[in-house]
Amino acid sequence: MIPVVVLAGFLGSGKTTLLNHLLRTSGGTRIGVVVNDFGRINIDAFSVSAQVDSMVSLSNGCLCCAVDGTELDGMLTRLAAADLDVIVIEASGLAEPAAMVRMVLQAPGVSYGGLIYVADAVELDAVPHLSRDLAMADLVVLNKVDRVSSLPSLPCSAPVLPVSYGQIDPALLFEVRPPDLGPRQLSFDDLDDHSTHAHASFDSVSFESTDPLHPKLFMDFLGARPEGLFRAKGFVRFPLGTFMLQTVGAYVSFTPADDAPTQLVLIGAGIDPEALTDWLLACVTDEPVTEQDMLWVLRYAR
Ligand SMILES: Nc1nc2c(ncn2[C@@H]2O[C@H](COP(=O)(O)OP(=O)(O)OP(=O)(O)O)[C@@H](O)[C@H]2O)c(=O)[nH]1
Repeated sequence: MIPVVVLAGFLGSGKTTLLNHLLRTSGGTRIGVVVNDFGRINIDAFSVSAQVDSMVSLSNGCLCCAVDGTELDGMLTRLAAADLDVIVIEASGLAEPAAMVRMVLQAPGVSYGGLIYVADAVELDAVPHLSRDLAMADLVVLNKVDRVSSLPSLPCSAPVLPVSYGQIDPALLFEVRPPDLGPRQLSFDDLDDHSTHAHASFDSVSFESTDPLHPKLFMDFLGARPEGLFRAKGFVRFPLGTFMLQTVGAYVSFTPADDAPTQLVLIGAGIDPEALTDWLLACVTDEPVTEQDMLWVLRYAR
């Protein structure tokens, strides 16, 4: 299943800037991009290797297509069949973000990768339905912080990542493959530790346990949306079965898996690693668990 990330935000907030940044910094990750028109994507920077009607194949392995709202469904199906790692839809001018999320949730062959809302730190007051838009977001990118002297506070429960020029770390949104270096030699730049670069930082916590977790306690943990948590992924062993877990914001998906210890990675901005670990440790149980208890998990099984 290819994750689909929806990028929304008010006019001029910096969505295209963020998209270009993702295309530039995602190593060997093959990204499918859906936009209104190509003119907005800095295609020249990626040397175009092929073009088929409204689709452009970029030499870094990415595909870029331009659609209007009515074509979106078909293009998503087409991209899902291509050999991609992630699809990013820039919402401006296309369907309403909420309608787009519904479309993604229903489309075959793709999984929901989150609604990322880009907010302009300078122009917050100009956004007509800011709190409504923020309430839908799984992650808020507070952009253009280079232009403000203090960070505005946003009325939302989603994690907020203050950045300039959309420079978020792509690993926050999707799995990043190492660059495909081909036959050439490594350069010093390749050896550079990119974690120290200008990307806005995010935190991740790993958790492992061979003892099973209590389904109800674990679902309480996910349901509480611990502060700053954006994604969780990995395997969770319950007394009555092991599942692969993917969460983005409030979206939760469990897929039955072979028996394995619990191995989770939690990703977010401004999370409290110690508190999250303690919370997960408190979910480890030796109490008997009934099939009834497992229903808390099975309702999210796919
Ligand atoms: N100073 C500053 N300018 C920025 C930043 N991010 C983007 N910009 C500029 O803001 C303008 C709008 O950025 P875009 O990325 O085109 O915004 P957008 O949301 O895609 O715009 P629309 O699709 O028209 O809604 C451009 O001139 C960018 O160079 C930032 O962090 N700081």
